[in-house]
Amino acid sequence: MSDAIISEPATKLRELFTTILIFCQPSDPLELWNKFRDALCEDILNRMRNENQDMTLAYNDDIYNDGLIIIEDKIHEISDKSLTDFGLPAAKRNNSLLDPLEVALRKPYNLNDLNEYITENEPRLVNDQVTTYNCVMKSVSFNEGKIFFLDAPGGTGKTFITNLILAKVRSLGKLALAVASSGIAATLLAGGRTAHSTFKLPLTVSLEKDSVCSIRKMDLWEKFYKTSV
Ligand SMILES: Nc1ncnc2c1ncn2[C@@H]1O[C@H](COP(=O)(O)OP(=O)(O)OP(=O)(O)O)[C@@H](O)[C@H]1O
Repeated sequence: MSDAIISEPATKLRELFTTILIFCQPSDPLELWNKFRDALCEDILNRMRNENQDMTLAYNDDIYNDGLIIIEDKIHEISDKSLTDFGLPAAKRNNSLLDPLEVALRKPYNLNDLNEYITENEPRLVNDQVTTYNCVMKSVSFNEGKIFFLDAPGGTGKTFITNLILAKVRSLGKLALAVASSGIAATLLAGGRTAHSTFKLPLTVSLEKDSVCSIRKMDLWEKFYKTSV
């Protein structure tokens, strides 16, 4: 970590920290976190300074908490452990400065890139994919608000068509949120994120019958409902 902080950005340092936690059995993860938490959260501090137009803003518990949330999300991509399993402070997800949903919704997409992707891939759709694609796009275009469940054997193009739909919806200026149940699955989707991070789902969702996600009622959320499928 000492060597890495000289040259690596906070995003890479968090990846390294996660790898050390999971695969290297450090003797004192808490000491490691306390020693390097500033470097691990540097981008969060910079973002908060920019957002608040206050370059004197110092590291605080909320910034460290957001760093811990991102690290915990990374841990969940490759293991079922939590921060507390490593003796680290529990991340308080309801206190996060980062609103994952807002981050996902505000993600900018380049219209030229989207159109290029669509022009390249639309003609490649095979018959069944064309039918599915047209059905979904009709619902989007006419605001029908339908729900589709796409089920087909592995390797038959579900991800391919999903990415094309995401690109098409985004190219129309509408919002398309791509979430998956695991980090690895999320990386296959354009702009994909994990559902538990985006919707602040409790991690024990399958164990608690009354689980609810913790999303604030806010303008963006309403906007999302009004403008997308
Ligand atoms: N119409 C198509 N034209 C060209 N390549 C395609 C087409 N449909 C799918 N592919 C390619 O086939 C491969 C498998 O497709 P994809 O990953 O979308 O399948 P999947 O159904 O999502 O698989 P899995 O269920 O295993 O995740 C990918 O490399 C994808 O790019």
